[in-house]
Amino acid sequence: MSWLTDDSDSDDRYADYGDRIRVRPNPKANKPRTKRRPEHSEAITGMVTGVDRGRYSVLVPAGVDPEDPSERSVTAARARELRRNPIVIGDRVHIVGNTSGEIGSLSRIVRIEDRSTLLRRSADDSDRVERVMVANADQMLIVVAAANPEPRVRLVDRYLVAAYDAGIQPLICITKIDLADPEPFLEHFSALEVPVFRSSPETWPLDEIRETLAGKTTVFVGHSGVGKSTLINALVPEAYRATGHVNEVTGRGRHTSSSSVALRAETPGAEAGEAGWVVDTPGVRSFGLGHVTSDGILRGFTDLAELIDSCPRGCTHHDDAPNCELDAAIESGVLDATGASRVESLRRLLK
Ligand SMILES: Nc1nc2c(ncn2[C@@H]2O[C@H](COP(=O)(O)OP(=O)(O)OP(=O)(O)O)[C@@H](O)[C@H]2O)c(=O)[nH]1
Ligand SMILES: [Zn+2]
Repeated sequence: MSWLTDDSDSDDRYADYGDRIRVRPNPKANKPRTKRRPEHSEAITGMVTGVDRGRYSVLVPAGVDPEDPSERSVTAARARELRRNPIVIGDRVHIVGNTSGEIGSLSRIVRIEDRSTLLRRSADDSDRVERVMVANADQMLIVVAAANPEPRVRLVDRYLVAAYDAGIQPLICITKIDLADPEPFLEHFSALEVPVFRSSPETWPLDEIRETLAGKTTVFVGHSGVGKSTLINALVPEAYRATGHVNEVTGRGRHTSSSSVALRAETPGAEAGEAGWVVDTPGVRSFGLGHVTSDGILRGFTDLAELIDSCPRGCTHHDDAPNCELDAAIESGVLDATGASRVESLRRLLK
């Protein structure tokens, strides 16, 4: 049963997938492969909803497999040819082998479909090695608290840049508005026209958020303690994401693992469909942008785009850049105090 393991590339059954994925030069390559042509119809498509130590949970939606039209979650390993290709939450993959989803069964991922978007980060800004986080997300919900922990413009700037760079629509949910007035903080982002939800235990904007989630995949990001798990549990009652204080030393208090998952959120009555996917990314402590080019960073500042366009050719837009249009706009008052702080944010990220 060699196909049950990660390391099985001994048989040729799925050799046709070789043109889609990179394979090592095969010493047997000159042999005609026609004898056991794989049945492409054999592979079925699903979405990766969980990743845990080399095992992937793949959701096969109802009706995809003509042999067994039931919806099921299949555990899969990746084919050896794919071992250099990261597979992440949200990936659409082709699986073969035992796709029954029965307990103890293991299927094999033989192909990753092209991604519409790919959210990446690096360990820190000096690290150019990117780590892929989530594939095919349509939206990023940035969860930030009005207080406790104190909101930080800088972190939200980073999320915004990562979202725009990946081609993902950002949204902001500001929680704990029962503790502090969120408006001064939100002012900083007002020119971006990012949709904003305001949340407190008495005024949960769950219906509005559900309307936005419908028919889409939305990745939730936020600093620890902002109430992201509380929000996800309200949107996906069976999620059981661990909430509240977690002992930093023992990690006790968590009921769930700290790995990312995709969760189905029901969105009854929503125009865009009856469900959406919520991707939770716990334990992401840093959000390095070392892999994002300065053009990518500029894309996160659509509110300054017009000014930047009139900068001298080759302008770095740094503090000391000669004749940078951003300085002129601050001096002349074209940019108000909020605009000036946006410039400061941009320059911090461009460093
Ligand atoms: N006052 C107030 N407290 C809230 C609100 N939302 C969440 N909390 C509390 O804030 C604390 C942290 O919430 P969590 O949902 O665990 O936060 P988290 O963002 O998931 O944090 P991690 O699990 O560390 O990633 C909990 O004690 C919540 O009850 C809110 O709107 N107002
Ligand atoms: Zn400039």
